Amino acid sequence: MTTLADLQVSSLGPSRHDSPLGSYVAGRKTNEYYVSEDDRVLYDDTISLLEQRGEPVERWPSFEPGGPRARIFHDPATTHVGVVTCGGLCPGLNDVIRAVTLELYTHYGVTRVTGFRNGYAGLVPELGFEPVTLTPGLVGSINERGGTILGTSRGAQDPAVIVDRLVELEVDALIVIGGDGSMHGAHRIVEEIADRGLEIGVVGIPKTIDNDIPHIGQSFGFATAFAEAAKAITAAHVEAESAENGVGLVKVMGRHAGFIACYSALANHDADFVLIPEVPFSIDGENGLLRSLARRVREHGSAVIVLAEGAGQEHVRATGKSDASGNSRLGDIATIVREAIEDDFRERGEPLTLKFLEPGYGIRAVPADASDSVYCARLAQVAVHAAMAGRTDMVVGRRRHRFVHVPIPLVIERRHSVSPDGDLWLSVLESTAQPLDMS
Ligand SMILES: Nc1ncnc2c1ncn2[C@@H]1O[C@H](COP(=O)(O)OP(=O)(O)OP(=O)(O)O)[C@@H](O)[C@H]1O
Ligand SMILES: O=P(O)(O)OC[C@H]1O[C@](O)(CO)[C@@H](O)[C@@H]1O
Repeated sequence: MTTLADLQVSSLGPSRHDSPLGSYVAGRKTNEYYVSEDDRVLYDDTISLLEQRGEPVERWPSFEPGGPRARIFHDPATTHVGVVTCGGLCPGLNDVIRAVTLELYTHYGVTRVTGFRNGYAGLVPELGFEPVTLTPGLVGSINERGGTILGTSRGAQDPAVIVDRLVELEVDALIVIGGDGSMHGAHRIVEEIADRGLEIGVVGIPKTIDNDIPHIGQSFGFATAFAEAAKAITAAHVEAESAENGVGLVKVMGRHAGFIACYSALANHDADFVLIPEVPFSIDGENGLLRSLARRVREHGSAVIVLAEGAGQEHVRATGKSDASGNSRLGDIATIVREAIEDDFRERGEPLTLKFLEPGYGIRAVPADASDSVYCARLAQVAVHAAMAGRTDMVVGRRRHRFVHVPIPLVIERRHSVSPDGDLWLSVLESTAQPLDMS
């Protein structure tokens, strides 16, 4: 059973230094920052539902608010902060690296900021990736390009070796920018640090274009990514409606969660069918994809299908393969769907013009749009405040316009996914707000 203790954000210890920001935030409540250490943001969705049900709200989890603290754990004069980006690319990675560096330099006066190259591999000396010294000059305009100046990687690394490296370089806080796998890795590092009784903090900034990390609101770069995917859907629509019996088939990323497919389809309303991992579908049968598509094409002359890469795995032979991080390599549902459509039209003697579009890596290699850039910068600032305050084993997120600290164990206990029934509140309640052991 989840206990209240499990839901608390961990700290390295009591604050022992005055924050350089203290004078302007101390005791003051601003729009974003609630500086009182024990002021907690109630988990709004859950609370609303509980209030409707007349249940007592005190029994339920709350998240600590993000923002600057009047007193901090690390001494800015000597603090050394490490930054690492892991997993797949996502728009905004460079914005985050830039904002972390600038926040440390300009607001805290921290001048020891090190970027580890190529993901967790950069923390393993024998692999030979020299760290990069991050300075305001170096990061000045990196936000104009997609990708990550630090590089990234998949693949397991030994947390003991990583902690040895942090100790060797006298790193006080490690900021991990990565997805659910990276946060599993971050938690392992925290455990290793705790076993050794060290005062090194680990703070995560969740990154996933799939938007599949729970409790954080929306992941940075997701909006940029689905806007790119929406362009492919528009193109598919234009192609399809310009041909006789035109069908546009657009495959987008989304291993376990169909958010990119859903949001890009909703962005321009050009899609007739959206197939996502969360909803199994039939290919044959009266209400299966083929009959439904035939009806749609007959009535409207064309149709567009948006397909998340993880959809319809029940129709695909499992590959039995996985990537370096252990993520399973999915079967090729797009080819199955495409061939089934072509066979069906041929068997019925109907003409078909099928165009297959796969925006693929194009949606995640682009720079963040303006809105995501701002979001990245603010998440990065909140992460720096948390790191300087000695927080550890937590990620930053935004709930209902407030930045919060979410314990890593909570974000790795399950994946965020599309709720086909639209019953977000109930899924939130069932998945996280279990009865608490208050003893
Ligand atoms: N269960 C785990 N325990 C420890 N480390 C892990 C675990 N899962 C993944 N990692 C490590 O985290 C790093 C990134 O993981 P992964 O490749 O799964 O990407 P991710 O962070 O999930 O991002 P994306 O959303 O792009 O897939 C890799 O170095 C991987 O070895
Ligand atoms: O080819 P790569 O870099 O392993 O990444 C592909 C995967 O990464 C993601 O973009 C994020 O997890 C998935 O949508 C996709 O399946």
